[in-house]
Amino acid sequence: MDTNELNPQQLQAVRHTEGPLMLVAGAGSGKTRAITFRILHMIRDKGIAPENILAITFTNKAAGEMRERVLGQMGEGGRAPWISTFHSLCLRLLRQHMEFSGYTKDFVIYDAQDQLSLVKKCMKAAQVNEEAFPPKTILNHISGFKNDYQLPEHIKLDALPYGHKLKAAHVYPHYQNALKENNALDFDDLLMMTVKLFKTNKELCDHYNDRFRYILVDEFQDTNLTQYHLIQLLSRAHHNVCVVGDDDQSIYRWRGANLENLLHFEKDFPGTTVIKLEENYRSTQTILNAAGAVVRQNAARREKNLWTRNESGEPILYYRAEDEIDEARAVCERIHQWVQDGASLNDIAILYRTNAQSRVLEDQLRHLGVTYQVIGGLKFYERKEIKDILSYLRVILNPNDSVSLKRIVNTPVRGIGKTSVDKIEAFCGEHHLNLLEGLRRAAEIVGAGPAKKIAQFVAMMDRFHQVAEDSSAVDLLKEVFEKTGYLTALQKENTQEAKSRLENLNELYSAVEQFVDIDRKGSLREFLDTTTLVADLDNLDDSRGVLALMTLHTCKGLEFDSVCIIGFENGLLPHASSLSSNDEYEEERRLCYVGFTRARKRLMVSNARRRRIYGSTFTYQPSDFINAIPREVMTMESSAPSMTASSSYSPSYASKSGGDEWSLPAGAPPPATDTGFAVGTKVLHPKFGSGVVVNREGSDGDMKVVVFFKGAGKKKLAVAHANLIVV
Ligand SMILES: Nc1ncnc2c1ncn2[C@@H]1O[C@H](COP(=O)(O)OP(=O)(O)OP(=O)(O)O)[C@@H](O)[C@H]1O
Ligand SMILES: [Mg+2]
Repeated sequence: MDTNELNPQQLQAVRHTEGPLMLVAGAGSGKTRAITFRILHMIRDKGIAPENILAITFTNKAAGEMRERVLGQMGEGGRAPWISTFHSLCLRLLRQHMEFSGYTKDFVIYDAQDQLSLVKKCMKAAQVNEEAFPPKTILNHISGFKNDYQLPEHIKLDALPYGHKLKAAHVYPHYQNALKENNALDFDDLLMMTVKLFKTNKELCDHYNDRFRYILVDEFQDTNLTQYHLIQLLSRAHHNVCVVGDDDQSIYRWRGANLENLLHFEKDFPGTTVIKLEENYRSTQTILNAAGAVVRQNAARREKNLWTRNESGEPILYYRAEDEIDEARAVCERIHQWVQDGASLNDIAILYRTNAQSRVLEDQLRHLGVTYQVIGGLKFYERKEIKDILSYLRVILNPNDSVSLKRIVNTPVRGIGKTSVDKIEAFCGEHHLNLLEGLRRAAEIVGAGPAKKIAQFVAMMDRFHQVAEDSSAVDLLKEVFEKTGYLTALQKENTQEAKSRLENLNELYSAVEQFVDIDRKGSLREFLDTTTLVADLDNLDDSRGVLALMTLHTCKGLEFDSVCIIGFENGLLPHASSLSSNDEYEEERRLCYVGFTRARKRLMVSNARRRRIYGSTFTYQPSDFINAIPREVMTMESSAPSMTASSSYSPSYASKSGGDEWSLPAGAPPPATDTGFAVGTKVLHPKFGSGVVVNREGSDGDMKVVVFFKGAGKKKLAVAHANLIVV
């Protein structure tokens, strides 16, 4: 290891291998680098066996990079330690030790779609009305329980007030039972079940304590309570835990991340050494000033002094667009210009708050012929045709998986109607059978016509099962493609969409082929595991020379020379859903901080005066976050005021700098317009509580506003009668 590559604080962290260690530091200060070197130091200089080291990263991509880096430095024959995400770690552990709790090793992992169909069924059983309590909300609460390590038996129903959470608590035990009947786990279960396993099986826990003597966790600020328990359980014998994080970058509270873990660590791990890193190696001083100015407005944070030796660099470019098309055009033109000046597309990213914002950008990029890649959105393995085929594979492997079975029993269409399936499901409920067992007894339950078709389907599934036993995953996939009639059905359709589905299935075929090729032992089950753990970022291919588009949540831990962030409007960033909660509003600031600090050299921010969302046009105020940026580090450009949404092309940078919108002092709230209740205005309603105006129509006495209330959703109100208070 070349110690010149580390500063004294990083070196201290690297050399401190025994006992608990916490590295808290701002963005780009070399935290990830420090833990990578720490692993190397332990193996090469201290002679610690790689098997005794466990490193946890936030994404599979980050894990892959860390592993490459470590192996690259170790030379021939070097063995890598376990470096993985929490989810991959838990999956691996559960596959080895799951049988004790009534599951078999072939359990499947349910994704969001599968969970939704299962929870709907359970809501019926628990008599919770879907209209009043949306299944997705119920699932969110169940996920919340799991992230807080609350098993169904831990929940005290009397302690919960009436509402969604209470209803979710009613559904939760049904849902867990149903998962078990299907021999399935959901994503959060991977963590919760592992913790449960270690809590109930001391011997096993001791075994892994002995094995993982050194534990390192990157992005610790975004761990949830269950993950925290897991770290505690695995380190109780030796206490050699090194956690690395930045409280300003905690952006997954909505998924159960618990910033408190950073605060509790010192208490729970007595004798913790705390090291701070203050030098930023990534960004220009200008970018750091802007990022700091935004996040410093948060009340709940530790003050940090982040500085850099890097030059002050280019000012931040703020583009105020007429509408979202003009905004996309300006951003894409600027990127085009950077590339012409010698920048590589690989080193540029466009970030946004919500996935839906990518569409307009994509249109522009295609128009300009720029190659780009959208990270996230609908993932490959979530596409309909892929899920259909994977569902076949899952059922072949795990006949208890009734959710997948129900999906494919009549896909492609083979004359097995919903009524028949409903009858069989009811029969299964009475006789405690899984759906496949029920289908086998179809002749007792439904008429002769459907029974015959069902018998053919069951016979086909049995044959597949045999193929799976006798041949490779590739052969099995071929059989499924052909014998189910799936390919033929798509070929007959002969539409553009069907063609693209066929291409995707080809891609799936290659994926299985590659998998079997790389990992000769690779079984079907392992392939299915990899498909469930694919995260958004895993598809980002740095080597291809493409521009990356992704949400602010996805960009964590990455860096690019140039970054453009669009949609800086109150209601979008900060997002409308955060405006009535201080905690959530602060999280939006951190999201902005994470976005800014991805940039090494150049940062462009933009917003639009008008924006079409769900078919209606909204007018927006510039984001409070833009107002927080010191004016001296920013230059503003703006579209020609006369330009309209439908106007043909006119130069985007028509009017430069100094417009009326510049009259605000830094940090001041956006101006109230003369008519009041502009979009983005925060209001209070006597019944619905706090909310934010998302649309306005009419004027004076007839004015109506659409307000998004955190608790009550969207409401259209007549201003004259609604008793709204501007806050
Ligand atoms: N001591 C150092 N000398 C030179 N460059 C460094 C040093 N430490 C880190 N860097 C570089 O600074 C950049 C940021 O480092 P790194 O990604 O480790 O920071 P981080 O604190 O993990 O950032 P984030 O908070 O975004 O996760 C990287 O390009 C890294 O190679
Ligand atoms: Mg990092």
